[in-house]
Parts: sequence; structure tokens; C-alpha cells
Amino acid sequence: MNDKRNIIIIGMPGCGKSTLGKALASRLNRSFYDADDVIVWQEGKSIPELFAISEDCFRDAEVRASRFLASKEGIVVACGGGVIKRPENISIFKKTGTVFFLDRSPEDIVSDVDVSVRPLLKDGRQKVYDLYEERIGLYREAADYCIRNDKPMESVLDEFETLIGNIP
Ligand SMILES: Nc1ncnc2c1ncn2[C@@H]1O[C@H](COP(=O)(O)OP(=O)(O)OP(=O)(O)O)[C@@H](O)[C@H]1O
Ligand SMILES: O=C(O)C1=C[C@@H](O)[C@@H](O)[C@H](O)C1
Ligand SMILES: [Mg+2]
Repeated sequence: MNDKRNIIIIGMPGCGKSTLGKALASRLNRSFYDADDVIVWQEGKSIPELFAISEDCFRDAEVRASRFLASKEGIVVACGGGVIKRPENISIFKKTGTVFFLDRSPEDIVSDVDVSVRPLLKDGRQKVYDLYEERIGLYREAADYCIRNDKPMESVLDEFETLIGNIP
């Protein structure tokens, strides 16, 4: 895969986007960006503050962050969990990057993520299962490649590297 192409990671809240994205960027000597952090930085407001105005207000900000990130070269991006709710984000990212869906089962997510402190997961464990059901089709449709996160992190990173190395 061309070094200038961005690596865009999508997936459920708690699926490992930030942790694996950071580790992958460091393995590949690329810069890492968390889209949620970019939103906070660009808007000068926290995510709960943006959601308190309205979800639409947050989603508009997310599109602006996608445009900013897609204008860069060779970066690794961990997207917000709901990035697929606006298909526009995916079209923006695909112009300059390749989209990887990190697929982690809801069972594994609830087993080691403190659901009470994640914004959209504060409603408890069942919410994770419901959200997975609701979004799985959108994640698959948006993805150029799917990677199952059902093994030790080093193995998942190896899979990322092999896949990236084999993309023409
Ligand atoms: N393969 C794995 N083995 C063990 N732990 C994992 C694995 N993948 C992810 N985790 C753990 O799952 C937790 C959630 O990961 P992380 O915060 O990176 O998810 P995220 O997708 O960025 O979530 P969010 O969308 O809420 O920001 C972390 O504690 C991370 O270490
Ligand atoms: O899954 C979602 O819809 C979200 C996930 C987070 O990463 C944040 O982008 C925000 O809390 C919305
Ligand atoms: Mg994260």
C-alpha cells in the first residue's frame, strides 16, 4: 500500500481502535490521530458539550474533522464509533485512505471496557449488543477490509501489517 495513503480504522466503541491504531502507527512509523480528539480541538468543546446541543451538532463537527484528517497523508486514524452514521464521512476518508473495520464481539467489548464511563455505552451492557446489531451492516458496508479483533493485540497488529503490505 502506498505510504501516502491514510489508514482509517472504524468500529464499535471499545473495539480497540485507539489502542491498536496507536500501536500500528508506531510500528509503521506513521502519525496517529484520534478523530474524537480532533473534534474537541477543532470545535473548542467537549464531546458531551456537543451532544448536549444535539447529536446532529456533534455529527456535523465529526464531518468537519473527517475533512481535516483526509487532507493529510500517510496517517493512521481511529474514528469515532458512530462515524458510519453519516456516509459522507466514509466517502471523504476513501478519497485519500483505506478503511479497516476492526470487528470485536460485543461479548469481548463488555468484558473489559468500563461501559459506565463511555459516552454512548453509559446505558449499560445491553446497549453494546443493540448498537452492534444496529451498526454491523454499516461497518461492513463502509469497510475496504475487515479485521477480527478476537486474538492477542500483537496478532491483530501482525494481521494489519500483512494486509497493508499486500494491498497494491
Ligand atoms: N485484542 C485485545 N486484547 C486485549 N485487550 C484488548 C484487545 N483489543 C482491545 N483491547 C482493550 O479494549 C479496551 C478498549 O480499547 P480502545 O480504548 O482502544 O477502544 P476504542 O475502539 O478506541 O474505543 P472508543 O471508541 O470508546 O474510543 C482497552 O482497554 C484495550 O486495551
Ligand atoms: O459510537 C458513537 O456514536 C460515538 C463514539 C465515540 O467515539 C464518540 O465519537 C461519540 O461519543 C459518539
Ligand atoms: Mg478510542
